[in-house]
Amino acid sequence: MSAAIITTPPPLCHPRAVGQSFFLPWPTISRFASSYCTKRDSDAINEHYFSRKSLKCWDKFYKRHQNKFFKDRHYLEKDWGKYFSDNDNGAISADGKVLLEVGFGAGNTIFPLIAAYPKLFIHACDFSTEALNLVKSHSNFDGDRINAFTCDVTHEELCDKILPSSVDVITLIFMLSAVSPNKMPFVLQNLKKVLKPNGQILLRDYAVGDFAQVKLENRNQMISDNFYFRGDGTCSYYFSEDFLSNLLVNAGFEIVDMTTYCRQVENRFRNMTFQRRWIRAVFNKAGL
Ligand SMILES: C[S@@+](CC[C@H](N)C(=O)[O-])C[C@H]1O[C@@H](n2cnc3c(N)ncnc32)[C@H](O)[C@@H]1O
Repeated sequence: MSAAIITTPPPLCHPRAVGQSFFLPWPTISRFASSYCTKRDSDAINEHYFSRKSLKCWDKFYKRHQNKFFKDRHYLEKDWGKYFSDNDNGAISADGKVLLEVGFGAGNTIFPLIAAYPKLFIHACDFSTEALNLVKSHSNFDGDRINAFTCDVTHEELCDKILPSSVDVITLIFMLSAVSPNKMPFVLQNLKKVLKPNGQILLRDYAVGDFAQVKLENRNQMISDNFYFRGDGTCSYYFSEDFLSNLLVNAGFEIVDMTTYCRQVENRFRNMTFQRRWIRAVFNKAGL
């Protein structure tokens, strides 16, 4: 039997020590973990650190920007109106659709949809308590039509808050990119459990080649392939169509539609142009 080589792990390997060393920058802690621990331990440390740090950074983000950072997403009606409408196949049903908005932020997806579709009921979750406070104090918040709650979808079961197979449509609007790619398969299984058979996931998010990715790449802010941390500590993944389709198909979804689109944005003040790239996709829960 071969003797196992045991190197004394640094105090960092203790989960509590990970929490205490929160002030260390991400690349330092990540490199430290991978040099001193087994791959599995270092992955666990990185994930643990990531999810704690991510929550703190989003809380700070909303404390700082309140509801001033994102604009209301009125384009959702134009792009996906048929998925929100209760007027299915021309027959007007008595009940509206049930939607789940994951990572609701300041409510820029929720409030335009509630206004445009009077029968829509929205479950909405975010792991940030600051975001929850913003949404609940919004002048258009209606407790009879919006069930807003905190949930970290990378490790808390949505089924504990919403009935299984009860949701018609799930929106992921610039949300999945905020999650570590290692956790994305868990998140999708979590969503799948609350989605009705043949229910849809509607996703809009950052695509590879977006100018923000190029900027983060140039500043050495990469965590792993296509995954970066920003200056404020929040993170962002940039999706290719291949990555996104494999992820969703492996999780048991069918691709209904997927487009990457690109817009040239001009900054006249700085005399510069930027390439913005987004991916927009619809997935169907396959089978029963
Ligand atoms: C870019 S914002 C998107 C906001 C919103 N969907 C919209 O349309 O404006 C991403 C949101 O995802 C939330 N988030 C990130 N990771 C999360 C997680 N693991 N569980 C739940 N929410 C998360 C953040 O708090 C943040 O509010």
